[in-house]
Amino acid sequence: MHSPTTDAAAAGTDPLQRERDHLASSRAALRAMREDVESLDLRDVTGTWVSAAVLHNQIQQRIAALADLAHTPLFFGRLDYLHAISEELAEGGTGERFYIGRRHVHDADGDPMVIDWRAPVSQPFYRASRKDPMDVERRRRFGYTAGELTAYEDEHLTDPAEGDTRSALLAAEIEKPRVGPMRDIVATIQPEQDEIVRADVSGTVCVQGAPGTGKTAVGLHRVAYLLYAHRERLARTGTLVIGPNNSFLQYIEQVLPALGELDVAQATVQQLVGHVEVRGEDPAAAALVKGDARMAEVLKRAVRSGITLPTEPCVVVRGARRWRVPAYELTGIIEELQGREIRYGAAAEALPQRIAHAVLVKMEQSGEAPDDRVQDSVARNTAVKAVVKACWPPADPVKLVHRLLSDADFLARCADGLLTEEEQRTILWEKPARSPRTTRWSAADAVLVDEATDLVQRTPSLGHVVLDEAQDLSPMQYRAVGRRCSTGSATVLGDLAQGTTPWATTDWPEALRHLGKSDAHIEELTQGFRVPEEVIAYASRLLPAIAPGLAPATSVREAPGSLTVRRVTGDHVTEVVAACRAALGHEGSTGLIAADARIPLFAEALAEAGLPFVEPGVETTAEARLTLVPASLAKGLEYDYVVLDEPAEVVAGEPDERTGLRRLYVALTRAVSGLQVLHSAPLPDRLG
Ligand SMILES: Nc1ncnc2c1ncn2[C@@H]1O[C@H](COP(=O)(O)OP(=O)(O)OP(=O)(O)O)[C@@H](O)[C@H]1O
Repeated sequence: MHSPTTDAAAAGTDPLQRERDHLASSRAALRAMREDVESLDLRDVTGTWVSAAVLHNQIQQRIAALADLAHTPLFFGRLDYLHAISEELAEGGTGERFYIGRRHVHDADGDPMVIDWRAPVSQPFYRASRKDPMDVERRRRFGYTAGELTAYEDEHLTDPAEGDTRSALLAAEIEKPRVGPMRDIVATIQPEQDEIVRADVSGTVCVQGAPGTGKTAVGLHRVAYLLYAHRERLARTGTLVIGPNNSFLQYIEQVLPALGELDVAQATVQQLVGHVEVRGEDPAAAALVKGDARMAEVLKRAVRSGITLPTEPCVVVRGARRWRVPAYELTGIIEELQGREIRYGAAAEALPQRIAHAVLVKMEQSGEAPDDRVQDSVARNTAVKAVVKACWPPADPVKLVHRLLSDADFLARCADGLLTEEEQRTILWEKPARSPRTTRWSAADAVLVDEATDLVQRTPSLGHVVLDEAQDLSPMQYRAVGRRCSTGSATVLGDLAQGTTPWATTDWPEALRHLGKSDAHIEELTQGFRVPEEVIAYASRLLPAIAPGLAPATSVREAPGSLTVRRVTGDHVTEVVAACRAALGHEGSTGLIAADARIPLFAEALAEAGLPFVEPGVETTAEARLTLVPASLAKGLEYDYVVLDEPAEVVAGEPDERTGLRRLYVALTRAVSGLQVLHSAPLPDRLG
């Protein structure tokens, strides 16, 4: 690594100084780009006030995207190619040397000074190797201290005399203490991660990866990449990131804006299916059946249960003439619609037109020459409307699900041959509420309502959906997400060993089938960036019990002494609080993870001890650097130092041992620098 020497720097010959000069002029160019946008005069814009408002909004977004963030360096790398690069690969730039950064910056002549990390010309920064230099002679990484460019590091990929060395800057980036919410990894995306980030937009990718292998980071960078590569298409169709709960979404919400992407929506599955207010909870057995894919067929039958075949003809009176469509012909029309895979609502709209068409055929047969307007008017005829109402009545998804779960006969009819009698009893409400409005809907019920809604009216599809912590979804939830990317693609991220729901995924191909993306590529990430070697090795002792097929992750971080497992001899709560106080002596964040039931106990003890703390999802401050984390909310989060309270209680907090051990595995894999496990009760077998 190189550092400045004062004399050379003063003389302007020092390469580092030249890089600093380039940084200074790039920042000035960015400032000029922002000022250009700020000075746009909207009064010149003709058009409606709506388009002016839209434009104003776009300009504000562009200004925000061009902000020069004090602690995010404008570029982090440089590529020197062996041969000149063409304009289309390099954002309009030409030549051999390119600075790689978070956004595109150009000078007053429009020549690029910094190239977006997502441009094709930037790709070798992530992928080039000695084996395949990709025409790159030199790859330079920059080091920053408090926003100042202070070092660089070169690799001469085509120089056979230079050996492989581990990048110190890369190591420093990975070792940086964690403060606040998740940050981007653009400067250090690894080759196997980059392959997923830049995978083609048309295909769905599923990533299985152990804790801390960068699944979430990769998913977020993939959205940023796709928005760059297919901006217009995705701006029209939309993108969405799905996470397990709000605290997780708050933790990741700043990554995309820091990459200049402000328009990506975030939601939990529950928020997506918000047709009814969720106020109730299901016993696990009921939720398991309600989340089973067979329910889709049950609901299809329920939605179509109102269809009846006519016994009377439809007689349309027009002027002096009567046109008669006999019952058998009406039956044929209805059966044909039933046989087609179109939505119930769309079929209801098509039916009057089909009957009208049958009338028109009769008119033509008798020598009349009706036109389209006649067909429309026949379709609106009261006799036709009456047939439609009787034979293909409107379906209300909320009422249908309410009836299905409260009316045993109706359920038996719809579930015949699909659910056993026992399963039917399991999901029937013991005391059904009188109306859908007063029903205490559960999360699984809301998914059923969403499925029924889609059977009636097609759910609009987004362009791309990232589904994080996917392993916890039920088949019916996968279907709900799949509807939202039916004509788009998805990035599915998860870890079979971290599944903590009774319906957790055991097999990715099956999950992808429920999502409607059977042709997805399944990739595996095995290199861990969060958890030190010692800690991941300890946690991995649980793998044979919780996910026998999975190999333990490796770790890029050695950190000897990062794990302490200690049996408490004195007062347990006092010692846990003392361990938190000691952890807070280090730089970075601290998390105290405990079984959900023990959270009130520690909230009180920490307050009494005068240790300020926050809940997960709330940003820590200089005064409150401690987060008190219920084990059920730990998934996806990380802290520099973790104090884990009483593993046996974390396991006991779950309905069965395997789920309990999986919850413990999640809790054991949140620490970046140090994990301290404190127990009074014996440890679970494999950890003792
Ligand atoms: N290439 C990388 N360079 C630097 N840091 C990285 C890299 N990849 C991942 N990380 C960091 O490692 C940590 C773990 O990443 P992330 O949360 O994406 O992992 P995950 O696989 O989603 O974990 P979990 O299964 O626990 O949810 C984060 O701090 C992330 O920024």
